[in-house]
Amino acid sequence: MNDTVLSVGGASPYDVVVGSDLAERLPGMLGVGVQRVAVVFSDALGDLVRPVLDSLAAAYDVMVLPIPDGERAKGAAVAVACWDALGEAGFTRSDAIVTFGGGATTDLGGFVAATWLRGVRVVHVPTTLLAMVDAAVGGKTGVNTRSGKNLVGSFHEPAGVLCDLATLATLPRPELVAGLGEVVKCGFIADPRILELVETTDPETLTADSPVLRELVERAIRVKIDVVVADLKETGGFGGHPGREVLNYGHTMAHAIERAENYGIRHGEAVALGCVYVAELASRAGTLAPQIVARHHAAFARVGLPTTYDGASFDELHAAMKVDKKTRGSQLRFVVLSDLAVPTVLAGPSEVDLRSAFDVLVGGRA
Ligand SMILES: NC(=O)c1ccc[n+]([C@@H]2O[C@H](COP(=O)([O-])OP(=O)(O)OC[C@H]3O[C@@H](n4cnc5c(N)ncnc54)[C@H](O)[C@@H]3O)[C@@H](O)[C@H]2O)c1
Ligand SMILES: O=C(O)C(=O)C[C@@H](O)[C@H](O)[C@H](O)COP(=O)(O)O
Ligand SMILES: [Zn+2]
Repeated sequence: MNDTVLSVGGASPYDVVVGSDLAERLPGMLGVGVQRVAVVFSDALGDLVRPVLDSLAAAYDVMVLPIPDGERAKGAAVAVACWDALGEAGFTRSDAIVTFGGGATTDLGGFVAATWLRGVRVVHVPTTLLAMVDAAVGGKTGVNTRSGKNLVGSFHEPAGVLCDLATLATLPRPELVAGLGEVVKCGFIADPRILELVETTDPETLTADSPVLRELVERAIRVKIDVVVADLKETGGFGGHPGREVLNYGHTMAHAIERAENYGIRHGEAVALGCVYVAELASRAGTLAPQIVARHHAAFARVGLPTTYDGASFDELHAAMKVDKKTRGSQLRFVVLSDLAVPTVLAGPSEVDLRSAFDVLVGGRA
């Protein structure tokens, strides 16, 4: 099947290519003048990185920057180790970084690219569903700190993104399902056709070679592109739309749960819980109709994601939510829906509503 090229406009335009066997496109995306390329990837991926290294070796001096797997990559110490390696190699502003892996790798590698010499070119080659539809696109990069998730970072747009669907063939099923969390999120905030596809497709058939999965990937990427082109740096929306904050739907609670679980829960799983939570919260605040709240529970559960949570206490999560980037002063702010694909911001919900929505998350829907 042909590759799909989705263009991201703005001051630094780039392409997101969706297809198969895309490694040969890398040199074209890196552009002219690059001599050295540092490839940031998790050791756990083993030989999967080989086609990327081979494609680069023909044209550049290639150095490898192996990093810890998963969320362990997203720490300041890993960034420091990468900066040291780049320094020792004499990496200059005409050199470039390629990231290969899931969202943790693209976030860390993107952050290193954003900060080394105040910014060098980066191309992302996401290898999880979640990184293809979300993390690799839009330029958000960052690391976690002891206080919470993604608290240090930068906006640094890639020079290109290669979503090679063939790489999903080796992705463990729970990781693919976690990626569907962000896809379903996009269905609720902007593209209800995504929900229809999810609701009418046997989730077991959503495999690397599935045309429906490909359509879901392309639709979710389009949602993200439309948002980041309008509000790259999350400075705000207009006409009542929350701007880029809309992509944070469900993330206030999701990030609190991830931190409380010491990152032992996948991001996409936490996003499913966070979206269910915020739908329940919106219903208590009077913005969302019960049938759309019910649709949240059903859609995430249908693809195999959790919709109930029995872990940290409300008080612990409430404290963690306060460091969310949408918070202003002591006021929590949530992206909520008033209808399908009609997002708005709910500022300062009552503690009664916050607790009562949490009770549903713990106890399940009656
Ligand atoms: N910057 C953004 O806009 C943005 C958006 C969404 C999520 N994120 C971040 O992304 C991270 C989550 O990303 P993720 O879900 O991709 O998890 P991940 O990066 O932790 O990867 C999950 C696991 O999949 C393995 N893996 C990756 N590709 C594989 C493949 N093709 N075959 C076999 N195994 C493979 C990895 O080694 C890892 O163990 C979180 O840190 C989240 O905060 C960032
Ligand atoms: O791209 C965005 O903007 C998002 O909010 C996408 C989220 O899915 C993603 O998890 C992001 O990393 C969260 O950003 P943060 O600003 O809350 O750290
Ligand atoms: Zn997310």
